[in-house]
Amino acid sequence: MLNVSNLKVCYGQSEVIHGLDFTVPKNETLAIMGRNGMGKTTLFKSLIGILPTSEGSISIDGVDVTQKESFQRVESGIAYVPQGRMIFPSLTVQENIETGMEVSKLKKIPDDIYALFPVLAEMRKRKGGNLSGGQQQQLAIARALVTNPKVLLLDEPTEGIQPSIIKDIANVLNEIKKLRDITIIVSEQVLSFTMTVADRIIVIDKGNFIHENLREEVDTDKIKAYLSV
Ligand SMILES: Nc1ncnc2c1ncn2[C@@H]1O[C@H](COP(=O)(O)OP(=O)(O)OP(=O)(O)O)[C@@H](O)[C@H]1O
Repeated sequence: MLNVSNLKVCYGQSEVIHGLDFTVPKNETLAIMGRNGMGKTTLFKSLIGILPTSEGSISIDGVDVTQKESFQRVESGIAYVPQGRMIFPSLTVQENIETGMEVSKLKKIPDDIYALFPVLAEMRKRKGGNLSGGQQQQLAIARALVTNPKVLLLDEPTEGIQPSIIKDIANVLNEIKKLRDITIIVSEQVLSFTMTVADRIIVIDKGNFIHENLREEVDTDKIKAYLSV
């Protein structure tokens, strides 16, 4: 589980995340939704330790990671699928996945990874750069999963992906949740997607949380209004 308390993040003198508090328990999928520029990527980068926090704390399963480097946070159980996927284009699919395995000390890519992503098994010898956007997204998720995360962060996983494949990504996230004891946090702008994966939806606006609801209680018109203003 992830616990974030009074998190503030700045670029120079400019504060972009203004003291966020939230807890995401095990076996919950949380969607953080907001328009472009509202702070989703900044929040995720600070959770994984790419950006420093200027105030507040982040803990994973009760372990405070606020002062830790990114690689130490990964060891503590947080994994990150960045916006734009950022797979290694000149490495093969298999090599891309193996880059995630140093942390978990796995010797071989576990069968359950290829069971989740059969297309990656078929393409294991292909270069990452030759995959479609949806396949690269699956590869980025596979690479994150082999670190055996307790908390999986995905920054706008549907961006630039065609609708039929968006459904596949949703199915995969739901399957991961079923198979593992995991906390999933996804940042998104696509409400139809979050309504199929999230247990809870929070809306972020200019670095503040302005709305929160359980999926079954969500007023979709209200969220759409927040996303389109
Ligand atoms: N490197 C940077 N230096 C200064 N300001 C930045 C930097 N990166 C982002 N910002 C600002 O921080 C705010 C939040 O941006 P952020 O990228 O986190 O938003 P986002 O919700 O992830 O949007 P998007 O969907 O476009 O990625 C914006 O006002 C943006 O201009």
